[in-house]
Amino acid sequence: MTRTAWVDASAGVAGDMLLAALLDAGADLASVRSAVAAVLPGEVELRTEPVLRAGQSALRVLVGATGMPPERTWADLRARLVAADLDPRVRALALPAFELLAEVEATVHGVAVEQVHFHEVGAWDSVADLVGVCAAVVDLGVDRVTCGQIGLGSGSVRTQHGLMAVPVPAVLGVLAASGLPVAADDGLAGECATPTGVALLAVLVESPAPGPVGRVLGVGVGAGTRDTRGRANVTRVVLCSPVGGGGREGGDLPVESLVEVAATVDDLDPRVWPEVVAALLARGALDAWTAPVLMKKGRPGTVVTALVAPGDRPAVVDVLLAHTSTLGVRWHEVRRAALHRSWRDLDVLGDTVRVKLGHRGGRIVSATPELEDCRALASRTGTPLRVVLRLAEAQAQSAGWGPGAAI
Ligand SMILES: O=C([S-])c1cc(C(=O)S)c[n+]([C@@H]2O[C@H](COP(=O)(O)O)[C@@H](O)[C@H]2O)c1
Ligand code: NI
Repeated sequence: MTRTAWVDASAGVAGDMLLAALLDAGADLASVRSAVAAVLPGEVELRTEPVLRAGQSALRVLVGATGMPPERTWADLRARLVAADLDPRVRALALPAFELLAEVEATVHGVAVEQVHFHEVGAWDSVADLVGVCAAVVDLGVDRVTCGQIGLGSGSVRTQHGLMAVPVPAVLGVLAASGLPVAADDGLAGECATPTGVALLAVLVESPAPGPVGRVLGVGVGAGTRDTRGRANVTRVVLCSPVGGGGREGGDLPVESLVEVAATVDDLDPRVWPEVVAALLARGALDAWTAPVLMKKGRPGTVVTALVAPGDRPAVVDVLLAHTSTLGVRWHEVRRAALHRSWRDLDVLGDTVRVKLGHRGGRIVSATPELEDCRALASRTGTPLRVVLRLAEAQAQSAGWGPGAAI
């Protein structure tokens, strides 16, 4: 399925901000870690933490170096990237991004590109961010990236070459080489776009776009290091699928892209399954269920499946790995057409019971009293649940919410 990502870099972009935004949008942290480890084996640790930026929730990526990185030339780093056990699609994005940075640094500092030193192409954490972003884009299955105007910032920043005016020379070099759109007067203070951030956009972005186009599948918000007041220091990524066939895919019904995450298990104490399903729902699954299967050698087993929005997949994978005995989890994308839904309140036996209406084309298709409300009412009044349910259904009909009624 075609999937696009629109990058909102209006408040700036750095390698770690873009990586955090992609992870927040649902990229798999384990896949990102393994790509980074393929290039920097045992040398960096990558973790994430939820933070607030000007009151907005965002994800932050923290890269820790496990030792003192040796200084390397671009030629050394390129050899590393070529030899690394990387997905070829990740390598195909990472190499040109580093190459662009190396060429720009060579021009700025007046040295041969092969001799550009590693600290000039970016420190260890920038390498991790850059490889991580490429791995995250591949993991998300994004096949087209667009971006809006980039906020560059203003003032100056201290680098190992002394104080540099913002935008720093390497950022300007990347912008000149790529034609990326920048904001005319972004009103931002400090360095908001870094060389690594813009080099990544230069390689990833196919065309500029003022906003996301299509159906929004997920949003990721990546935090910058500073928490500036009044404007969130974040890069955002909006994942979209195209509105195919003029929106007729689901007829008049909205169609969503969701993910089914599943595992097949034959050695879990069966008394645990209700907790597993509850944990999946608690971590964002829209629905979760188990089904009995007969596995190899005639062993009885269970398939547990969770239906999730793409951004909630990593959390649900974690639940399956932690709460069941499975060694692996699989997933695939599914399309869901759903009735429009709305809620009404109904007075039943002196209590409020919520009724979920399913409707289509302005007509009610179904009216379902909320089971939890009926259960609470049944226990409070001592009435059998089946009686409360029948009563609520009948009252919903009398309230004019029967099938075919206008909503
Ligand atoms: O170290 C060098 S040579 C250096 C050069 C430049 C130029 O613009 S040239 C800029 N910087 C600054 O380093 C940090 C890190 O940038 P990343 O892209 O690696 O995140 C940033 O403040 C740059 O402006 C360093
Ligand atoms: Ni430099």
